[in-house]
Amino acid sequence: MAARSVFRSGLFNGRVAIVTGGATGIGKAITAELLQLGCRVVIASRKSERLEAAVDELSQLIISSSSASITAVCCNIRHEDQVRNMVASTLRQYGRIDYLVNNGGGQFSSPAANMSLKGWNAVIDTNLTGTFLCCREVYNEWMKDHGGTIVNIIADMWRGFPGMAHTGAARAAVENLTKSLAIEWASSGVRINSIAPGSIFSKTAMENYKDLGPMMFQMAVPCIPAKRLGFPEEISPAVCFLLSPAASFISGATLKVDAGQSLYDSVWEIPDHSAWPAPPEGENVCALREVMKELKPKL
Ligand SMILES: CCCCC/C=C/C(=O)SCCNC(=O)CCNC(=O)[C@H](O)C(C)(C)COP(=O)(O)OP(=O)(O)OC[C@H]1O[C@@H](n2cnc3c(N)ncnc32)[C@H](O)[C@@H]1OP(=O)(O)O
Ligand SMILES: NC(=O)C1=CN([C@@H]2O[C@H](COP(=O)(O)OP(=O)(O)OC[C@H]3O[C@@H](n4cnc5c(N)ncnc54)[C@H](OP(=O)(O)O)[C@@H]3O)[C@@H](O)[C@H]2O)C=CC1
Repeated sequence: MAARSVFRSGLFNGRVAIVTGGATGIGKAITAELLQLGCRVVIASRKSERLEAAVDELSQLIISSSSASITAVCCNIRHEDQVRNMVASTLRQYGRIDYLVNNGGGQFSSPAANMSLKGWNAVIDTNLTGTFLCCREVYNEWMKDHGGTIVNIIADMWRGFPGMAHTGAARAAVENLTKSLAIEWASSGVRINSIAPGSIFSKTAMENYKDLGPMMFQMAVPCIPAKRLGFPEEISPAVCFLLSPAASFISGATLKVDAGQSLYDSVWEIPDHSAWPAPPEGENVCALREVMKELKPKL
């Protein structure tokens, strides 16, 4: 992990964060930056070998004078009992939870028509229900009485998410959940916001899509105004900003970190077709037919 935080060192001294999916990709960059800022970080995800490797690697970042520390807990956010255990064990270990970053999640690529119910449910349970369970548990067990800050990682689903309709639906729902909780939990001093990344490259993100992965990331580049992919270290500063006192008046918001990708092009191609319902007959349709007759020979 090469990048250094631009924030003041010690900004998060004495604070405790849970980062789901904190061992890989975007989550690993978030964890690294929080550690550099003095935070005590609990990373949580399903695969213990990934967690152990991240703890080994990221603990090297902690300088001896720092209050930072990193520990791991196995947790599948789809399972309520495991989410309960993640929160309870963090409170046992550190006695507080200041920050929750709901980053753990993902999906597979498939046209909606080919998705099985099991596949649909796996993605909804992970990204929507998992995020809800983590928010609710952290709130009920700590933030309700002590305040805190939550950041939810969502996705660029502003124009739908063709090819990943399940995750588009789940992330749009999380964006709305963010707004509801911002209001319901304001009186506890809880701020909650979302971050919507564009196409962010990491080895683990690419490998999730197996053989399709390299092509998917390559195909995204022309659709990004920056004409390059983003990197996890370009998401983590936005997360740290939203967690920090610099964002003390921001809640219920979504920050797009996508170099303008959501305003621009889509990789999804619609094949030429004549399946669309015909327009109502009338003078404008007739006029267009005449124009097209004149244009065609020139083409
Ligand atoms: C430029 C491209 C970038 C685009 C934007 C990128 C966004 C990103 O989010 S990149 C990050 C990618 N990382 C991940 O997605 C990591 C987490 N993902 C997963 O763990 C899986 O994708 C999951 C969410 C589907 C969960 O998998 P798993 O825990 O193994 O789930 P289950 O065994 O309970 O059920 C799986 C069920 O789902 C269907 N399915 C899974 N993979 C596929 C596939 N490749 N194609 C079709 N269907 C799939 C399937 O129904 C599975 O059930 P079984 O058939 O019984 O196995
Ligand atoms: N990369 C990109 O272009 C984009 C990514 N995102 C989102 O950002 C987040 C991080 O993705 P990224 O770093 O790119 O990819 P990664 O595949 O590296 O990260 C996904 C992380 O989520 C964890 N995770 C997945 N399912 C669960 C679960 N059920 N319970 C607990 N942890 C889980 C994984 O750990 P484990 O397998 O050990 O459980 C892994 O650490 C994800 O939500 C992703 O969908 C959004 C938009 C774009």
